[in-house]
Amino acid sequence: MAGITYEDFLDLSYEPDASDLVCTFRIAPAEGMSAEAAASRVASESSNGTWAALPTGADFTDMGATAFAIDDADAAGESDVGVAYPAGLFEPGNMAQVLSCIAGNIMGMKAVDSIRLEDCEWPEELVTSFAGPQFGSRVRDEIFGLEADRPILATVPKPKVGLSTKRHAEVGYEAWVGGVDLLKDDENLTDQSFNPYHDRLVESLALRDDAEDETGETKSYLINVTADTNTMLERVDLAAEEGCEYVMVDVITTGWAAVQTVRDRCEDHGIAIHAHRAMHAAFDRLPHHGVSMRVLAQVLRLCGVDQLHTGTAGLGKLANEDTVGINEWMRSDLYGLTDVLPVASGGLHPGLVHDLLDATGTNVCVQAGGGIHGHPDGTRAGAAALRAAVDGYAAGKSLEESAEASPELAVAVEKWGTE
Ligand SMILES: O=C(O)[C@@](O)(COP(=O)(O)O)[C@H](O)[C@H](O)COP(=O)(O)O
Ligand SMILES: [Mg+2]
Repeated sequence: MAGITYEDFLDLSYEPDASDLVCTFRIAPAEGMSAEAAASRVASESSNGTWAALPTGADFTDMGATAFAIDDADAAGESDVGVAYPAGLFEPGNMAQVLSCIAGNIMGMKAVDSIRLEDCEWPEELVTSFAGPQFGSRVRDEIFGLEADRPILATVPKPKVGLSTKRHAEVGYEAWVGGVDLLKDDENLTDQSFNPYHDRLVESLALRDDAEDETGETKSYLINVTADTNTMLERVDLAAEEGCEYVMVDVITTGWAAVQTVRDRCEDHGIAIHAHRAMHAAFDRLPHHGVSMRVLAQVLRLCGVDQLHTGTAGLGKLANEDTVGINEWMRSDLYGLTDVLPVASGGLHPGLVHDLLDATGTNVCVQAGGGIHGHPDGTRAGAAALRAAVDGYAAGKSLEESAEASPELAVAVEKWGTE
């Protein structure tokens, strides 16, 4: 009895077709397992194969993947493996199904000691089956009407949770008037009794309107709608009713399917999606196993988020990989799909602005929580300091020159330095 076996999924002479989804995995074969044997098992188990020889018969569409490239093993015994997946394996527009293939059971196979999905090359047919972002970096123009080539600025009230609705809105007002564009909820603030969602939405937007009148600038709010999908849809509708231009979603903890559903509802209202990636490090922190942040960013662009946290190029408090490379991919031309605005956040303060923007460019969103609310003179001064730093950078001034013109910035640099 012939049938398909693991060996059928390895062909080092195979040239991927333009319609294939091509994935790069970093694998460490299990002891006694060759790289070829491990690679064939990765291709098999992530497409249509299993451990036993399988009879197929006449009425069968072969959707098997092919391991077509295996790099020489490095000192740790790890190799990069290229696997090509036929387009027909995937349900168009269904990200959960795609990931159940390329990041599913293979992550737990005994045939490998470790496996990490490092990168994907997405074919046009699959890319265009997804909605993609509505706005991406066009938010700078379409929502804020920015003239200067500066980043948009966001702040999260700190402490992360526990502030009353009144305090939360007041902190927002101080930050907006100080020069920030966006108030942002923290990833774990949703609809708790001390600061309920609807009250927070209404009261924050009321003070947003005052801040717009006072500054003559457009201000907005990244309100966190994270919950079960039906509840998220209700919260998106409420945000639209109240005139909010954005919602924020914890995209990893809610899941790809939920993000796609929220994306559709946001399009109905013309609302932008800010993607917080809390829990991403459970996938991407270990360099030998899991799913890279690069692939997570690719998936989220296809699912349609407009802004996504991608790290601080190593400057902030959180470990993050390849911020610059991921940002470049999020801006890359991908069959006409809209780009995604990178968000730099985590341990940032005004003194870091120059090094950050030198690394990321100005077509980003910069978020500072502690770096604004920890300012010795309070939130409004902290916001003014960050704004002075980015305005100065956009005008080609040095940080020192900007600090000479802004007492708030001088105080921030005095307190936190420039590293
Ligand atoms: O809770 C926090 O830590 C933050 O609000 C930052 O606060 P600070 O500005 O006070 O540091 C963000 O959630 C992280 O930046 C997320 O990480 P990432 O951007 O890497 O996804
Ligand atoms: Mg946070």
